[in-house]
Amino acid sequence: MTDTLAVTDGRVLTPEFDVVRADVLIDADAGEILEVAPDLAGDADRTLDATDSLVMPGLVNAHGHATMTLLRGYADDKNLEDWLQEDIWPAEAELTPADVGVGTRLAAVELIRSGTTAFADMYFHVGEVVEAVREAGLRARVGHGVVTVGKDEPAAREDFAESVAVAEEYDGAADGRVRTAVMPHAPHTVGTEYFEEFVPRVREAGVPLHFHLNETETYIEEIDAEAGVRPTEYAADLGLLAEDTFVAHGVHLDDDEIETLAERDTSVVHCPASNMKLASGMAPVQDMLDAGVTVALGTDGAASNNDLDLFDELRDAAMIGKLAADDAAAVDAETAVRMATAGGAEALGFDSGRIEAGANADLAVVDLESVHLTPEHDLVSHLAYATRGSDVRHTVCDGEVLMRDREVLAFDENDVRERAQEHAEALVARAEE
Ligand SMILES: CSC[C@H]1O[C@@H](n2cnc3c(O)ncnc32)[C@H](O)[C@@H]1O
Ligand SMILES: [Zn+2]
Repeated sequence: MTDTLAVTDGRVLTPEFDVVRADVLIDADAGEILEVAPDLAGDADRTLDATDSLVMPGLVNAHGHATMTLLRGYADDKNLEDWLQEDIWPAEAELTPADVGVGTRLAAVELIRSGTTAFADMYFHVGEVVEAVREAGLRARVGHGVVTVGKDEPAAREDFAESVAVAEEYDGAADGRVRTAVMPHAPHTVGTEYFEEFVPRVREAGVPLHFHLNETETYIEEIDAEAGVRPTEYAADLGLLAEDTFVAHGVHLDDDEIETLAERDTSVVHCPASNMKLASGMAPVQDMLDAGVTVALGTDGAASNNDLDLFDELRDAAMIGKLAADDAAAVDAETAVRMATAGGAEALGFDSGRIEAGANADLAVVDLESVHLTPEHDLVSHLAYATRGSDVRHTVCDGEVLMRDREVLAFDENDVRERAQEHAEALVARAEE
């Protein structure tokens, strides 16, 4: 017998961006939406009340490094290059697998609390990330981040080979909620010879690729000095750009590069808060959308954001999108919400991001009963410009309730916080020894 759940008495954001009064009937075993229609409570084994609430697709955080919650507030107010070299990489050199497990659990609680149901993760000790995702009930596309600069040849090859092996080992884990990608950190931190050796194998295996692209002018200059072209052309020549590739940042993209990304059907994950905090620049989001590029949203790591609340990102994307385009009509409310939901699902290759029969049952229920969401002229406007992660009341992923009435069910939140504090203190102490 199928176990069914009905999300009842709320208003539902449809794929067409209408808001309708309806219930959502879910096959909890298959993790799939069965029907969106009024009065479905009687058809379900269990119900989740959405009175005075908006039922929307779960948010998709399409670029990040979950463990970096442990480094939240450790080093701020620096540009990317100084921040990584002076603070972050020395600390990460001391990371243990246990740190990754603890940091990812802390991230998972934060994601669930703010209505995110799927995320991408580029980091180390991926087995620990997968275990935390499995326990949390979330959906994720994970991968081992490859950096070959500063390594001798055997170590560099081993690092890239590990990313491929990890992608093969964990794909389909956690009842299929975990998918994988090979994740070279960036064009300038991985040697050309390693891309040439491994990318054909990755392509043959049909595994997606994910990397940072054109985040700062400095990184673009490094590729230009080495290869005489801009990084997008360099990546295209190496076979890195394809439909299942998703790149992070894309801050400094010229028109030709945007055209190349559109032609190759490569998605770009916009990370507005990280780009602002590290003063990396303003991404040409409206230009990318106009060219037909799929744009998703990501927080990046919590150390450059400094939270994992994708509603913040939504608002930042709409605001800075207007500034970058010098046009208040650019990156409008609906566009921003689409980037955080359907755009992210498309970039990560998940059949989520829409509330419709047949889609994954990944959704967030937003409590509308608060001062900052009053009055109700336009709920899509509220999602883009006024909603906070803390307004999320229930979170459902793959048909399972992960948070009910603001209580995260998979973890003891105090225990997660206590362990995170201990591990973060010990990590920083080791780094500063
Ligand atoms: C090789 S695992 C991922 C690697 O990326 C680092 N990182 C975190 N934020 C950023 C960013 O904005 N740009 C580039 N790299 C970043 C992280 O610390 C890990 O070392
Ligand atoms: Zn990143």
